[in-house]
Amino acid sequence: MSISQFLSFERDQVSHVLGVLLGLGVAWLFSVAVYRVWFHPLAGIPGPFLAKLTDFYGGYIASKGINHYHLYELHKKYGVAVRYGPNRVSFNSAKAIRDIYSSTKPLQKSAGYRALLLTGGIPSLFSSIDKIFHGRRRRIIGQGFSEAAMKSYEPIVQERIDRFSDVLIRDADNEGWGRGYDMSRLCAGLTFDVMAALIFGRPFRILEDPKGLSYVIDAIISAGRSVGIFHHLPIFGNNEFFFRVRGLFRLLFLNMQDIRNIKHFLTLSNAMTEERSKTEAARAAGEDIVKAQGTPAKDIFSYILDAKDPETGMHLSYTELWSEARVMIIAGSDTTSTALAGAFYYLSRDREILEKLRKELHAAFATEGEIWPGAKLTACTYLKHVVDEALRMSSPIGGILWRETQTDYIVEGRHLPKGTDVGVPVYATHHNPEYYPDPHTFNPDRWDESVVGAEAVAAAKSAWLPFQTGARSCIGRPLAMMELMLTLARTVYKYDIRVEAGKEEIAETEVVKGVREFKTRDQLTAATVGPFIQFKRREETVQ
Ligand code: HEM
Repeated sequence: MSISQFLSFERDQVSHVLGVLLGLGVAWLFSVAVYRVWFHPLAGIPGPFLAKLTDFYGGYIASKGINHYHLYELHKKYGVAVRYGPNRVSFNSAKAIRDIYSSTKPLQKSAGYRALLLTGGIPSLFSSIDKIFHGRRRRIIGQGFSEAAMKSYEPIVQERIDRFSDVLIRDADNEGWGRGYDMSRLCAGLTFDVMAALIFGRPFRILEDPKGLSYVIDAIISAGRSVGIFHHLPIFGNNEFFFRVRGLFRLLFLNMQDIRNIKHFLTLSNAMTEERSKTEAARAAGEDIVKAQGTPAKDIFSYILDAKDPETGMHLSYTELWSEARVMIIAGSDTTSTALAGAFYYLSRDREILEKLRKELHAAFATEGEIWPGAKLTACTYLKHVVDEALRMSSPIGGILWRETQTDYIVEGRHLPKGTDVGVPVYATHHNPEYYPDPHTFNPDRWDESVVGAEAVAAAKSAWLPFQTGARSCIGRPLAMMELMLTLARTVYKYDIRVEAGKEEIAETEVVKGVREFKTRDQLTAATVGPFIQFKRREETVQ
């Protein structure tokens, strides 16, 4: 055989082997597809064809930030249960909330959470999957959210709300109307400042200097884009190769400016961490922390630093503590700011509701200075209903929070094998007419038994899920509610509100044709723009 004959024989052999491999690959993919669509234990549950084939369907929808609205449409089409991945089912019902999220049920957070690990891969209260680890962590960190702890945060929160209130009528025109603000941005300034003050011991001061450190907000929002996608791709948590390359995957969703912002945020938080650690060292050495850094002695950081697990007696190490602190800045800031911006959106569009709220507040408080957490504020039930309704309409976490079944398990009468991911899509359930008649209308009265009756309120409560429920529910709920109630009470008490001319539609979406709602981009938490609002001091409050 000549050399050229030999080479051509070799080429034929190689292309033959490649052809066989390709054929086997296609046959394997085909059989996996056939299995997933027709023979899988979840095959009987309806859903989009592509979602049955691959989780990349949900990942792709997540990359567009519309999973929450998409799941709403899918449930309208398919009913209570929708197959949203080869191994994933979404359930739109109050019963499913109890079946899936109650503390005693055999479910844990889905593998997708592992891909969210931040600091050097150390699990945090939020991202941990293991229930024993989580229980220990929660017992320690929970001490930073006790009633006594919340009391000691009040002056810190109030001080930031004072700054927020001052800013609202900055650069007022001849008639007293302040400049128009993008409330998503301004509320984020407030909530990021509050969290920094409670964790690092001093605020970022974004409210005073919006150009200064506001890149922190951009950093968190842009980092959230990939977080939202990972959450829908469990392969990044349960496959070691994908887990290791998740950082590279993240880069696909960031531009150079995003990367610079994230880097600056990490540098800043390291510097603030170091500064705070020095203050703590001074405290340990017996110096007065108030003198050392000019803030009250007890904030979230100091509570958690001192806290011990009552069962094991263990403290958090500094590394663990700072890992938790960073997660809290993220978890506690853009969620609360979305809720606030949403409440301003709905109040600015309904004068009747706004006036009813103002009337309640003026009846309860003689001056703005009297508005402080306590019995009087708690007695403002209409205010509470406004907040609950804003959290229903445009929930800061409006998508689906996946849980994995640890045994074979039944949800809503459907038998699910061990290892199935299940969840309740918050936007869809919050707009399910079974629990919320006329679901796309902002109606605080739906929470008032004297208006709609006890049964209707009980139904509404059974499907209301902004903070989740059970062992993995939001630990920061009392702090978020304090910020929301106080900020809205003080602003509505003191100011008139109007939508900035020509910018009405920027903040809006029409999930249902002809009905406008505050638009959120679902990226696990939410990214929002607007509403654009102006404020004017009311005559009766000018002293
Ligand atoms: C309106 C504001 C807020 C909303 C709507 C909200 C919502 C939620 C939700 C739905 C969860 C469950 C997440 C999951 O299952 O994956 C959660 C968990 C959590 N939230 Fe919030 N949150 C808010 C404010 C805050 C604040 C102010 C803080 C903090 C200081 C905070 C800290 C956390 C933490 C640490 C977790 C993890 C808890 C655990 O797994 O034990 N959140 N939040």
